[in-house]
Amino acid sequence: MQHITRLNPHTLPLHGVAASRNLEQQAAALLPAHTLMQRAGLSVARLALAMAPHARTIWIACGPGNNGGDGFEAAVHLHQWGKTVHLTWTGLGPTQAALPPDARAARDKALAAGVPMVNEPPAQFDLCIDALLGLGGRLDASRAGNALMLDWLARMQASGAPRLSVDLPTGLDADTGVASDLIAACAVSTGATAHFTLSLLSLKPGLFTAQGRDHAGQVWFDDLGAGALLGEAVGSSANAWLLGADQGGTVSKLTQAHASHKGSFGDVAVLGGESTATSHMAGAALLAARAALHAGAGRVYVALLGSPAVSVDLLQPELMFRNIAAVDLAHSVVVCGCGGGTLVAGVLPKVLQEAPRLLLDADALNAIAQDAAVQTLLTERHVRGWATVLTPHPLEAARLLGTSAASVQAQRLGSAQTLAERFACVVVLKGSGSIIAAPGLVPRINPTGNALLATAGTGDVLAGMVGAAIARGQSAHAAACSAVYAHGQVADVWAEQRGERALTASGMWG
Ligand SMILES: NC(=O)C1=CN([C@@H]2O[C@H](COP(=O)(O)OP(=O)(O)OC[C@H]3O[C@@H](n4cnc5c(N)ncnc54)[C@H](O)[C@@H]3O)[C@@H](O)[C@H]2O)[C@@H](O)CC1
Ligand SMILES: Nc1ncnc2c1ncn2[C@@H]1O[C@H](COP(=O)(O)OP(=O)(O)O)[C@@H](O)[C@H]1O
Ligand SMILES: [K+]
Repeated sequence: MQHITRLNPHTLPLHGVAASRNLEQQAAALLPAHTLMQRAGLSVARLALAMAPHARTIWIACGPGNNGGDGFEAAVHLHQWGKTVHLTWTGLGPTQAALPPDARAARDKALAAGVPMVNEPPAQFDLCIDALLGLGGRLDASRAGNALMLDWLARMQASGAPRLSVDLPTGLDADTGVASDLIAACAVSTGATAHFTLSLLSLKPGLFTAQGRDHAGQVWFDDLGAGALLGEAVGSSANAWLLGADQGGTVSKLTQAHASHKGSFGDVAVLGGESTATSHMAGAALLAARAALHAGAGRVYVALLGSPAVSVDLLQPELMFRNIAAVDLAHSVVVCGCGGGTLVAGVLPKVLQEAPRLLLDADALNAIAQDAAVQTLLTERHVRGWATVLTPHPLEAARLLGTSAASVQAQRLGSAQTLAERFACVVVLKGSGSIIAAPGLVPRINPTGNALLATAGTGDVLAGMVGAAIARGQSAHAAACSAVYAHGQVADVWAEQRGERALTASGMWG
């Protein structure tokens, strides 16, 4: 059994509902009947014991399908290990004639072993197990039996007892990470009651993006032997990959040749930070520029738009200020758009046609969304073999796609991939569980980062970090993956070392 932390050493394959069912069928065909569910139940029971070794009373809520079957199997073990187990069962679903065969066998086994099956959850329990719905479930208030499920989920939440969700938290979509409105109250806020999810056979993408992280809590994984049985089929059928520490960070400067010079680490030029009579956004460009410097770029230039009031950064005097006409677009990695305001639209055509390595953020993305001609210039870059990274947050992505932020969030993986294909770019769709997509590649999900990053300017910092990684020689895709991972890690280390103290964008280095 594997515990998936944000510092997971390996990049791991993720499988949505259809791909998971496919793996399950292939694995089941190679094993005696009921084996997978038996393994699943044992795994659930073991993790329950590890989570709450001193628990005496355990409530297991089982549903109408195979997820419930896993709960019945687990109940047998926990009962035999001397725990007081209370099993509650929803009964069959409204359209079901019988339990699926694996689950029926598991239920018969639990009854034969003498595990008490009760109508009411126990008044007090030390641990609860949610085996209501898994891959095949979709909560729906209008369906018979769902009121019971919701009542039980609410009791679990209200109890404050540790909770173990089998395969998925009931009500969370395995593909998208969208949680049913009906379980909004079940999200685990940071530091609250322990909540664990044991993903079985495959890891599901929905556990790691959108609302997934809030609902899943700490994720554990047991592949039930599928990796050993199916080998390469597991990786080749992945719908997404969860980034691990092995996804290739930037090479340390200390491992470079002694004869390196500042030119060896590449130039980054930040274009943005509009100043007008009424607003000054230079700070956004400075944040990106400083971040690029601290991420190891050799030289960093800043070209501010409008009538800038600054020509030196006194706290970071290494930054060089240039008029935009004096920026070497051809030989720098250009980071364009941070605080770019409306003026960035005026420089975009030139930048798109002259900068072979380009990152577009914030107002540059908004300008592209509004102008079909500029969109054509963007897609043409791919034909020239030029590298482009877009770093939208959900609203910017929605503008580019001509949809709403809610629609983007409802399909984060799909939205990022559509953007990547439409504009022939690498795309970082930001937010909890950032998605990195590229044309023809399986998308990546980033596990690092936390809500401390939800503060103005952290996106500018990310833009600078990606720019620096490209300047130091990584491909646009590798740079996006490594920088997004490292950016989130800063917030995770901050949380460990300084707890709730607010993180500021300019506090992300040093
Ligand atoms: N069959 C096997 O060998 C294995 C199955 N596994 C478990 O099986 C689960 C998938 O099983 P299922 O496909 O049966 O899916 P579920 O256990 O999620 O149950 C779906 C069943 O409930 C019904 N249903 C869906 N939504 C409902 C609702 N709102 N109200 C009432 N009934 C509803 C469906 O019609 C279906 O019959 C996995 O999540 C995992 O826990 C694992 O044990 C791995 C091995
Ligand atoms: N709750 C969160 N969990 C993880 N990462 C987050 C969270 N909130 C924000 N972030 C990250 O913080 C950064 C915010 O970027 P953005 O929305 O562009 O803000 P700004 O433009 O103010 O800098 C992104 O990298 C995003 O992924
Ligand atoms: K469940």
